[in-house]
Amino acid sequence: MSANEPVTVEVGLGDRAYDILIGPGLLSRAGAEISRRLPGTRAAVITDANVAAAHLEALKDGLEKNDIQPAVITLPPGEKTKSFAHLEEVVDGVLAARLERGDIVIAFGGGVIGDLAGFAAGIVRRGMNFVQIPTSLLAQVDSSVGGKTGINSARGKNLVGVFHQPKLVLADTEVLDTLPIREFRAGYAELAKYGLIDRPAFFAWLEENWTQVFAGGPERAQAIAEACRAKADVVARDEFETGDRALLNLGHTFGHALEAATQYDGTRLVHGEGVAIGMALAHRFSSRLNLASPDDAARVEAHLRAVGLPWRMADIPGDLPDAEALLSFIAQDKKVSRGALTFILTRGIGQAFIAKDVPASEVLSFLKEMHPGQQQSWPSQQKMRPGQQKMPLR
Ligand SMILES: NC(=O)c1ccc[n+]([C@@H]2O[C@H](COP(=O)([O-])OP(=O)(O)OC[C@H]3O[C@@H](n4cnc5c(N)ncnc54)[C@H](O)[C@@H]3O)[C@@H](O)[C@H]2O)c1
Ligand SMILES: O=C(O)C(=O)C[C@@H](O)[C@H](O)[C@H](O)COP(=O)(O)O
Ligand SMILES: [Zn+2]
Repeated sequence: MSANEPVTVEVGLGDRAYDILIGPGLLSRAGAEISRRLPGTRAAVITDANVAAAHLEALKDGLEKNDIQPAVITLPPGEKTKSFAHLEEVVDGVLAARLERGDIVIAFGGGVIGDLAGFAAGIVRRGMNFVQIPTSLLAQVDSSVGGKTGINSARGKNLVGVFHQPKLVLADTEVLDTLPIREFRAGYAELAKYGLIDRPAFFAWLEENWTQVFAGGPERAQAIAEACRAKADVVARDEFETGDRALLNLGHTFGHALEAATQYDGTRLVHGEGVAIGMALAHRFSSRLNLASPDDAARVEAHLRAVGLPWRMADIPGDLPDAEALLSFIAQDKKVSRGALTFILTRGIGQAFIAKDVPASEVLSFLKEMHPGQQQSWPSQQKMRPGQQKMPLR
């Protein structure tokens, strides 16, 4: 296989199985790859202004080679675009182009565009064909795979949406060359997440090789493929998050609350940064509960700090709402069941697990201790013996 041949990872969902192609030059092959799987279809490309400026012409050329002349809908960049107003704009644009149910909505951008366009594809004409062409690191390692789509509410992240799988994912690694470094780092947090969930050797490899991943050598494509394989495995066995898939939420219970608490203001916090802080908090919380060693929490914090990611609430510019307000965002999390909080906690690096019925009082004490404006000591820590579990976890 030549260095330019894409790596293929399959998401094994039976008659809805699809390929993720990862490698350079895929924009120019987009028309061929799409036509092979969905012949004779028309398309709408949903993108944002940054991605359009850097890469839309290349994608259009790649599509036109196979006679696909797409309608193009270009939206403002940023998390606030995952809104009802922009959903309506996309739905209206797709209908105005008179696309049929069998035609294709193509998401061409980062996770914001993927989630929004995927949601539109899931509801227009009760479900159109959908193709993901992810352009951020975060979208290539995570959001373009697995079919979670949706928009945000002022009450919380991703609270409105549907599961709608793509027919194909084309991750052109060359487009990452124009991604701003802050966004690359944010995507790196989701990449490291796959090591922290259940691939300790991958996390150790990232600790050794992260500079090459940032520099864009073969390690970058290797890391993207590893994350896609990890995500594809989980999605194939638990598409609708009735069990294991919740592990992919490591760092998100805290992270999503911080994103909502900062009103999705990307100048303060973007999703991957929220996940970085959330993963550090999840490890620290696990150590506070005597589930994991404090050395593991310190190791995670050190790696996030080394790559230049924020890792504690104090790294978010500006004031945060207090711990009680953060807890009320956490109470809106989709993993809440019969009012009880669910967290992804850990027994160590690569040993994440789903903890149900986590007492809100423990979370609140922890948040108060970690909150930059509210610090107080952990109330019951002194009473615990090493190895003693603080609460029964299902
Ligand atoms: N559905 C899922 O499974 C899933 C998984 C993870 C994250 N998400 C969602 O993804 C979103 C975050 O995605 P994101 O980090 O990609 O954010 P994003 O879509 O906002 O993209 C980040 C920024 O980079 C710019 N950009 C993207 N590609 C570029 C390129 N190649 N060159 C130059 N600029 C480029 C965008 O315009 C934007 O300004 C969040 O809304 C999060 O909730 C969803
Ligand atoms: O695909 C999943 O499942 C994930 O949890 C991946 C996450 O990185 C992603 O941010 C997802 O959108 C969060 O899911 P949510 O159900 O908590 O909104
Ligand atoms: Zn995420």
